Amino acid sequence: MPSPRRRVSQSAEGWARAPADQSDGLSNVHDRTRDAVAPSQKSASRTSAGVSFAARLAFENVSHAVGDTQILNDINLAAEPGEILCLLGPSGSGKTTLLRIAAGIERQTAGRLVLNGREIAGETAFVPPEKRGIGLMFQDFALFPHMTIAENVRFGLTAMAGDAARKEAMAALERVGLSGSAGLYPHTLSGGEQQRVALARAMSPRPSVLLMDEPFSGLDSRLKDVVRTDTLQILRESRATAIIVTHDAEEAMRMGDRIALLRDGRLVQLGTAAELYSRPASLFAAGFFSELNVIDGEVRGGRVVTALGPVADTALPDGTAMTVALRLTGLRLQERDDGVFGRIVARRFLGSVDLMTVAIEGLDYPLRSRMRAGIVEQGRRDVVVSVDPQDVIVFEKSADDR
Ligand SMILES: Nc1ncnc2c1ncn2[C@@H]1O[C@H](COP(=O)(O)OP(=O)(O)OP(=O)(O)O)[C@@H](O)[C@H]1O
Repeated sequence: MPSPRRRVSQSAEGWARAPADQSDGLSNVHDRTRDAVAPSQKSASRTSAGVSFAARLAFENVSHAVGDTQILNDINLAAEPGEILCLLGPSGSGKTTLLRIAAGIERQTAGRLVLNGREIAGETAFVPPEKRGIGLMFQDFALFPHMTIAENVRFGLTAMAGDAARKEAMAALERVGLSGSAGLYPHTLSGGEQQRVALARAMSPRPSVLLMDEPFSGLDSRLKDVVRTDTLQILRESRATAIIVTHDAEEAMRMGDRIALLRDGRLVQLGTAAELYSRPASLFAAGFFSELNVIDGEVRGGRVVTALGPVADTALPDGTAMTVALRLTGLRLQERDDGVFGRIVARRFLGSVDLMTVAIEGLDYPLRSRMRAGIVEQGRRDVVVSVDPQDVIVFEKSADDR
């Protein structure tokens, strides 16, 4: 008999509890609110998602080490009820480990996990995965190839009697618009449809918290947009708290109510997309959300002065060394105006924008500029360079790369 693609997912499906199982007091209260979604929110091809009882999941001083390797360092973070929280960070930053700890597959070496005020992992308690009321959805969807779509979804409803589970599975498939595919096998479905089946399976037990590890990474970029939008709608309708792991800043901005940015097992910054974009805590955070030019600066008379002239105001004392990040969209190349002399050394047409590389007087390396296509006439080499203050982020040099 074929086995599921990822061993760990087998238990993951089994964790999700049926609504009827309320033995540990953490169950999802769903039926009373099930029809609370307005009809206008229902799409033509699917019914609304069943409503979960949204929970608050908090990581308190969570650290994790394997042998001598420190993987997570003192993480303090909470997903609020009904919130979609994105864990964002580069490869190896600890996102998946944090998710595994939340699910109960991994037990942290220090700190505690608190679900709705109750410790579920810590010094005094360890609630096993299947008792947490937490659902998990993996990157590769982990569908069982030898089971039909309906059987795959039903697998998550182990605590329900046969008939009830069958009905619930069909209802879950209807919510994702796939009830017509119930008897098919996963390999006959497109990537987007498989993702929806995985979502139906994870959501069918009405978890109070849904954990999703890179749920869109297997989809091509066009499909991604549609599936993300559908997923977002289903999550909103269900009102479950969701934690989504991604390494894609744009995806985090699209999906997350808030974003937790991780680096080397530490929480670098937590906030809304707008906060992280406009007020990044470090050069690392800034670089995660925008393509940047980075140049040196120095404080003179309350301004940060660079080879491109003064670029920002500051209260720091004269002589402070600064790191200046300039978004590519904020480096303006013009025929004449105030600014510094520059020469375009490379130019690439990218459809709606031109990406230009420009050598600048007084700087020993070129900078890049992204401008609406055609603004700088073809063949022009000499330009005057200026900076849009909205696209400038300054950091004190000593603290620029936390
Ligand atoms: N069991 C383990 N033993 C040793 N090192 C581990 C173990 N699990 C994870 N790590 C290491 O911990 C770090 C964080 O891993 P994790 O998978 O959580 O990162 P991630 O941010 O999810 O990365 P990715 O985006 O590549 O999946 C990595 O350097 C990884 O190699």
